[in-house]
Amino acid sequence: MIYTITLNPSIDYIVEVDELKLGDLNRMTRDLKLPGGKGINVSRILNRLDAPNTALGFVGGFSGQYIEDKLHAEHISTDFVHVADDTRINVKLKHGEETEINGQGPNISTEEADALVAKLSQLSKEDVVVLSGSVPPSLGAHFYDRLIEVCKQTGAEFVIDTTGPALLKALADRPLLVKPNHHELAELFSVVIASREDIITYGRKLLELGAQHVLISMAGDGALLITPEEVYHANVPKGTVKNSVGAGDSMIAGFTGTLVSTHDPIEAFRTGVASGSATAFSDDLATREKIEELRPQVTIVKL
Ligand SMILES: Nc1ncnc2c1ncn2[C@@H]1O[C@H](COP(=O)(O)OP(=O)(O)OP(=O)(O)O)[C@@H](O)[C@H]1O
Ligand SMILES: O=P(O)(O)OC[C@@]1(O)O[C@H](CO)[C@@H](O)[C@@H]1O
Repeated sequence: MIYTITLNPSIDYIVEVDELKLGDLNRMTRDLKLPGGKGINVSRILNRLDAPNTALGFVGGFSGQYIEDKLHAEHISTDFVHVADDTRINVKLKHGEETEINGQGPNISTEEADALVAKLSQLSKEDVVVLSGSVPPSLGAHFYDRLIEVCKQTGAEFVIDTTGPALLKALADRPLLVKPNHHELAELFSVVIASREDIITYGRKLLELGAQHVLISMAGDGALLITPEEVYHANVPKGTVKNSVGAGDSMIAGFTGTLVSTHDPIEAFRTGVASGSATAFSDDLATREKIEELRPQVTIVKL
């Protein structure tokens, strides 16, 4: 079974304005509320791909209840820790470009944090845990370390989607998958990445440091899969970008769900890219139909 962990879920409030006038009254032309947070997005796509999964993490208040209700309406299994503070609301402002304003997240008490750790310690080596997204400040910078330690004790595999020192530190514990985009990869090693060769060089370093599979996403410019044996490039299907929020999460879901069911990294890569693009071409996250439609358009080449 796959378990996603979202330490900092959100209602994503997607707001469209024709023109953004700072310091003035702007009126929305369209708005949309979605259950969000990276692990929750992974759960929603896994569910659409019929990959059994449970969403874990912290939810609180009216906003947390909204998220739980929306997930249950999609028949997604959840086992959240309920916290006293309200779950955050993240604003995604569309005005030609996409501007995001994400909240810090609620206060999480020591008892609430321990309750999540207790749930995680019930898993086994048959399970895969997807750790995604920001950590509410009250949990401290090292909370992922604690969760990874529990995964190690239970034997569960883990996927981690975070950035910076937390990602570098996690590599030694052999994550099943890491998926930085090419900008995050450059920041991780404090380098300027100027070519595909540079991306491969630094992507290979993630393998050397311990990752089992490395995906490097490059938005509309395709993606790379780096395994100990080979490097593969995938094109992205053509389409009109509607909302790229959650494209990376969809890619992780498509890859992880397919890898767990087929053990075939190439097919996992194909589904990952199709899922990411299908979300980029949709208002909400991708539907199963859209992912299936795009899958045949993904061409994978061994470099
Ligand atoms: N403009 C686009 N056209 C087609 N596919 C896209 C586009 N943007 C994203 N995708 C798809 O989504 C995948 C992940 O996108 P991206 O590289 O932007 O990841 P990310 O930075 O983690 O995304 P985000 O943080 O926006 O969720 C890409 O590999 C691709 O399959
Ligand atoms: O603030 P974080 O946890 O880094 O990112 C949260 C978030 O921007 O990521 C998802 C898209 O990937 C959204 O659903 C959500 O609002």
